[in-house]
Amino acid sequence: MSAVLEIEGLQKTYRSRRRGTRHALAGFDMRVEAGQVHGFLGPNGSGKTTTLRTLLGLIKPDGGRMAILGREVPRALPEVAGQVGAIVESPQFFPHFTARDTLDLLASAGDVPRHRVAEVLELVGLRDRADERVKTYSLGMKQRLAVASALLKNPKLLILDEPANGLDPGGIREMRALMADLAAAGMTVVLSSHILGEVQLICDSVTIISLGRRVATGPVAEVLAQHSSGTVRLRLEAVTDLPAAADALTRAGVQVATRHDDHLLLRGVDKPATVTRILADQGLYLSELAPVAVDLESVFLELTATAPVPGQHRQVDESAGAETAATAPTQGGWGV
Ligand SMILES: Nc1ncnc2c1ncn2[C@@H]1O[C@H](COP(=O)(O)OP(=O)(O)OP(=O)(O)O)[C@@H](O)[C@H]1O
Repeated sequence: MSAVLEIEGLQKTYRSRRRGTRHALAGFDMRVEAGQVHGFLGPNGSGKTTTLRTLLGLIKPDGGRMAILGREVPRALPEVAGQVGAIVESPQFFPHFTARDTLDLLASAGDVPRHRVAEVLELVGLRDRADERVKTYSLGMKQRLAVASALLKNPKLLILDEPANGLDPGGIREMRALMADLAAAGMTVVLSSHILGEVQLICDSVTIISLGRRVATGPVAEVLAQHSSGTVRLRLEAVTDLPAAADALTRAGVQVATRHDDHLLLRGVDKPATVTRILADQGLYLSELAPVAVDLESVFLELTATAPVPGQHRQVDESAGAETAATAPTQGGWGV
């Protein structure tokens, strides 16, 4: 597969007299293959917006390299800009314009053929409301219009910062369907989001950033598998044997996390054969020993050390990289 987006060792430090020095990106890496819907995840203040703005030439990096569609940027930005659609900050639209007027204006400013306006209105599901004024639109409709404006150029790479922000569940589902359609049509989509359940459903692959560094990347299923917490579900042929199984496992040092009517949840099991042997020694027979799927949210919380801690409020920038998780502060709560 070829990379549509490559970032290596990206560095960005903000310096201001008032706020001092901030290392927003500390050698950040990211790679997105063609045709993927790629989730870009990180806690508040971890460097997502800085990365996207740097990529689009809006911020000058202090080091590292970036390439879009195989061309080094920012040097080749003028050549690749026509193939990149991006919504990095909430776009402002004229409230008295209709969606069609808005897109017509953008199309003529960007040398885009007029017929493309009807196509993108159809694509984002705004066709039937295209002639109403933007000021009458819901947040979800404004988001669609923003996506439509980014699609006008029929880009090869679409970058969306928080596209599902503020959408209701129906709106999120429609956004998900739209992303899938775009990917099926061959477009590569990078989307940053805080809605991890959605990312897990929408995205093929992810990059997780914490404190300006990549802490995980890969296909969603692989990232989930790599960070499986070693939690397994155990069922026995006879449910009446569960208490005896729980006792035997506990005596043998296996952590029985929770006991349920028809199964046990065990934690920290790295060798399932150990469990099988302990139970067989007691004459107890398994009917199921299956890893319990971890979700992206728990992987994110583990890697960025941002899991809530009762009574504490996590402050912005206090996420921890995987390699520093043991020493970095692990304040809880969802700050900002
Ligand atoms: N113009 C700026 N001047 C100084 N510091 C900045 C500036 N922009 C961002 N930062 C700092 O750089 C770090 C990364 O910020 P950035 O906005 O890239 O994070 P983010 O992951 O997009 O966060 P959020 O999810 O809250 O939008 C933060 O510490 C932030 O305070």
